[in-house]
Amino acid sequence: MMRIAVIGAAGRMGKTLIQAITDANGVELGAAIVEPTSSLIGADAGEVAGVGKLGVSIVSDIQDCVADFDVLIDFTTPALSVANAAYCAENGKSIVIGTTGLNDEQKALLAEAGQKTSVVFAPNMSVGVNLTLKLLSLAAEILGDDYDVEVVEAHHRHKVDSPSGTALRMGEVVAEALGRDLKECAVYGREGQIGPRTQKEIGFETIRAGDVVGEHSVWFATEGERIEIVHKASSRMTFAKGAVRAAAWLENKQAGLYDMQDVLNLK
Ligand SMILES: NC(=O)C1=CN([C@@H]2O[C@H](COP(=O)(O)OP(=O)(O)OC[C@H]3O[C@@H](n4cnc5c(N)ncnc54)[C@H](OP(=O)(O)O)[C@@H]3O)[C@@H](O)[C@H]2O)C=CC1
Ligand SMILES: O=C(O)C1=N[C@H](C(=O)O)C[C@H](O)C1
Repeated sequence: MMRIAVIGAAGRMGKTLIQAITDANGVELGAAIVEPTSSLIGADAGEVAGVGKLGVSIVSDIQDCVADFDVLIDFTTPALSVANAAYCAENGKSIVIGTTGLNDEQKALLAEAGQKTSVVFAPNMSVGVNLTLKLLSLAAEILGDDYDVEVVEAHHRHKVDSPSGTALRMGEVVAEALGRDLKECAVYGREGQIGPRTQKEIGFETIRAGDVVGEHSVWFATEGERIEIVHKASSRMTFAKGAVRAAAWLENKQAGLYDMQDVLNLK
């Protein structure tokens, strides 16, 4: 039985991950970690996640549970995920990271951890979004430069990074299929007297409102028609199931930095 630890166990994704682990075959919750000032330290992780007692007491330091897990699942903050990847690399543990908002330097540190241990890092763990990435690549290849590309995303009011990691990955996939570099052609949140659109820019628009779980829409628009490729998540369970699938997939995997396209065999 593969033992999974969840860090950020009291967070929106943390609680959903514990539910998903409880529902899945072949894996079990080995440990649950919260931040050091949390009032939940010592509480039962299953009770906090709403799935009943699991006999796993919440701790506040990964070192206190290092013997209790094989894979760490981390949906927390960029700095913490990077530190946890380094910790897992030094301690023979695999790690699945869903955290978004990492900068280039932080991503390079994950690649460094991937030289010593197996890491899955993906901005969206749902099967649907990962299929959508394939569809976007195909659409961009067929439609080419004549179609303007815009990425629109909506999330709940608590989300702290923008654009979403998924929107950025969608932009990267489209840019790559069109032979562009997203860093050079991305335009974020237009405002004011900005002039007409340039042909090769890829625009990003962000909505933050209420309890939206996660919606992404990519427009390909030209004179006379518009194609929209849309994904709407209605439950965080879709991300959590994907993360647990990634954790199980890591069993006996060589060191490396993988993503959900690897896990789902979509490459
Ligand atoms: N890849 C994917 O499929 C998905 C990715 N995400 C990403 O996952 C991340 C988390 O999202 P979400 O669950 O909504 O956010 P939350 O804020 O609900 O959860 C983050 C959790 O991390 C905890 N945390 C912060 N610092 C520490 C620490 N030092 N030790 C232990 N725990 C800590 C926070 O605790 P506290 O609140 O006490 O600070 C919080 O409970 C975001 O980057 C989001 O974009 C989200 C959904 C899907
Ligand atoms: O913060 C969230 O909630 C989500 N974040 C991810 C992202 O930034 O792409 C994935 C999902 O859309 C939910």
